[in-house]
Amino acid sequence: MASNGVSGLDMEKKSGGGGGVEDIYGEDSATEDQLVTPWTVSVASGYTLLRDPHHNKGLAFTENERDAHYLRGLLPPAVLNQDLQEKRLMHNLRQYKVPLQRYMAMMDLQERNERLFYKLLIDNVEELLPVVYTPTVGEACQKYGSIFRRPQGLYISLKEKGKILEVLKNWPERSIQVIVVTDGERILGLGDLGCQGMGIPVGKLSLYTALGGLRPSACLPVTIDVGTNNEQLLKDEFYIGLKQRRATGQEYAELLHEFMCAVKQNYGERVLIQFEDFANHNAFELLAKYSKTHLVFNDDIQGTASVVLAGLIASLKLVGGSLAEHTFLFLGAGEAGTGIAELIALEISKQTKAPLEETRKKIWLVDSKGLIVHSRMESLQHFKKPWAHDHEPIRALLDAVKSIKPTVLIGSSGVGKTFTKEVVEAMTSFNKKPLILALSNPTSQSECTAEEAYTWSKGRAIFASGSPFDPVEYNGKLFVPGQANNAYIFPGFGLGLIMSGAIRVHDDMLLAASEALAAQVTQENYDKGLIYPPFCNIRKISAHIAANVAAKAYQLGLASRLPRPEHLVKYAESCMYSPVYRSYR
Ligand SMILES: NC(=O)C1=CN([C@@H]2O[C@H](COP(=O)(O)OP(=O)(O)OC[C@H]3O[C@@H](n4cnc5c(N)ncnc54)[C@H](OP(=O)(O)O)[C@@H]3O)[C@@H](O)[C@H]2O)C=CC1
Ligand SMILES: CC(=O)C(=O)O
Ligand SMILES: [Mg+2]
Repeated sequence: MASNGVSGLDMEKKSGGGGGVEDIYGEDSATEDQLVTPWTVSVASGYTLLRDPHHNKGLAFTENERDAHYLRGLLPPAVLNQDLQEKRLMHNLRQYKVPLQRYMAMMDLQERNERLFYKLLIDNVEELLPVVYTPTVGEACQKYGSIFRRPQGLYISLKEKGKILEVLKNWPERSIQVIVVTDGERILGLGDLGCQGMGIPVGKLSLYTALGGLRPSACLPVTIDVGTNNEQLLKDEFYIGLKQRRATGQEYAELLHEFMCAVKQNYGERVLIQFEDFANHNAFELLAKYSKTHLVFNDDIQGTASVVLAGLIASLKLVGGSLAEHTFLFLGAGEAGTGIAELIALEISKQTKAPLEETRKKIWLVDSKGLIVHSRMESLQHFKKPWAHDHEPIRALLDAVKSIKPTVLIGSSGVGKTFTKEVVEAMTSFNKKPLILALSNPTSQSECTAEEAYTWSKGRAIFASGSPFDPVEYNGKLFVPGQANNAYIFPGFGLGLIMSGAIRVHDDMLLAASEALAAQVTQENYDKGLIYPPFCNIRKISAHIAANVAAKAYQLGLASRLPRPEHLVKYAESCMYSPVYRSYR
């Protein structure tokens, strides 16, 4: 039995609802349900224990543990503690110069020794986030067919139609609290990567654990494979997905519906389903449809909105004025662009008591056909219609910038190098401190680089980007760009939903998350030009976000876990998974 085990957030067990058969580690108790699944809970020891990533400690097994668990001779004699293992692995990782090699080394570690993987990620978050997340995860998805070794999540394809509930039961963990699901059609700004999009749910869920403290065993990555329209992948002999064009219409909707129903039936109604990197022609509809019946959250629409709003609230300390006094221009009017626009309008509406239709008027969007204006109304997709204001048609971003004169320019187009020198110079010509956010991922798709933003604005821009950039020295001054990425929000947001037992997501929770994140920016951060706090404090930040989200859930009557804990921040912290090894008797 584990002697020092804190197994992270497991409300069912804490509230006495779990029970069942315990394995030797006292951690992953089997529920009655498990006893009828087609596999058994193994009480691993010896060689099997070393092959079990949830319990393996490698050279950190103590002498007593080596005796008690038949490990003698299977390990070299040295005993290393976890800190030394971490030091050794970080040293090894730094030897790899190619980012994808680092990614693969981290994935190997995750499959070999889960606690050590999370200890590395938590302790070295700023260094390792670009490895397990954007930008490297983008390249990993592009090459997933070649680097695939072992399944890291569930693949649900058209072949599984009618059997999705059975497929869910094949996953070895039962107490799932968060699912991140993609259909691979819009992976970052890299387009349709089909089944190879699996790298995204896997990466997002490792952040749920490292940044938000959810137990790894409570997280389930899922890729729905309905085919791909990526010609290159269809021709690729190593492609791991269905080699057919994407199913659409009723066939698509039925598979998604079966999945959503099966999830609820198998895991209950408080499991959080995060939609990730769906194309916008499905994303808005799925969110609208299932937000009435399930606990669903679209990270690209809602998480991105919340993180950008937080940055904007924080930036007011640097650029002055209230949100309502600013003018916003977006390049890109899809999930991210319109999601952010709507949350800004909602926040201004709450602040000023003006109706949403009014507050939307200071927010302008440009799509691939130019500025969204009233004369285009007929042909616009439904999510763009609220942004069709009265203005003459404008085709080019630069002309839109010159005409609208925004104080804030936000890139959410997925197209790199679109914030040109002329665009940044125009922003600088009528703003003392232009706020420029290049949100598109990965780095290759960023609308401009940090260096370009600072150089072209002569050091006046406040800049943040979706993928990280190194600090830039300009005219003898060091500029530190922030990372405007939904990774700040979704881990804490999810924790808040789960710890309160929320049954639905509400827009006010997104605003609550933004306020919590903005409040974490310190004077020291502002002095460096940052509008986000550094990721090295992310667990504390996530606890504050979780507390604000949970408080809102209780206030709105959407929380099912009663009574409400008195100190929500402390409670959130106490729920967080610790990667520190446990001792085995
Ligand atoms: N930093 C972060 O946290 C996040 C970043 N993102 C990034 O944002 C990007 C977009 O994602 P998302 O909104 O979901 O994608 P969508 O496909 O939903 O939207 C893309 C939008 O960009 C427009 N667009 C495409 N090319 C151009 C162009 N050359 N000029 C002007 N507009 C163009 C499209 O126009 P049209 O509608 O006419 O086709 C569309 O409106 C991706 O790179 C993604 O990685 C997304 C979520 C979070
Ligand atoms: C960050 C993210 O969710 C995206 O680029 O899609
Ligand atoms: Mg995404």
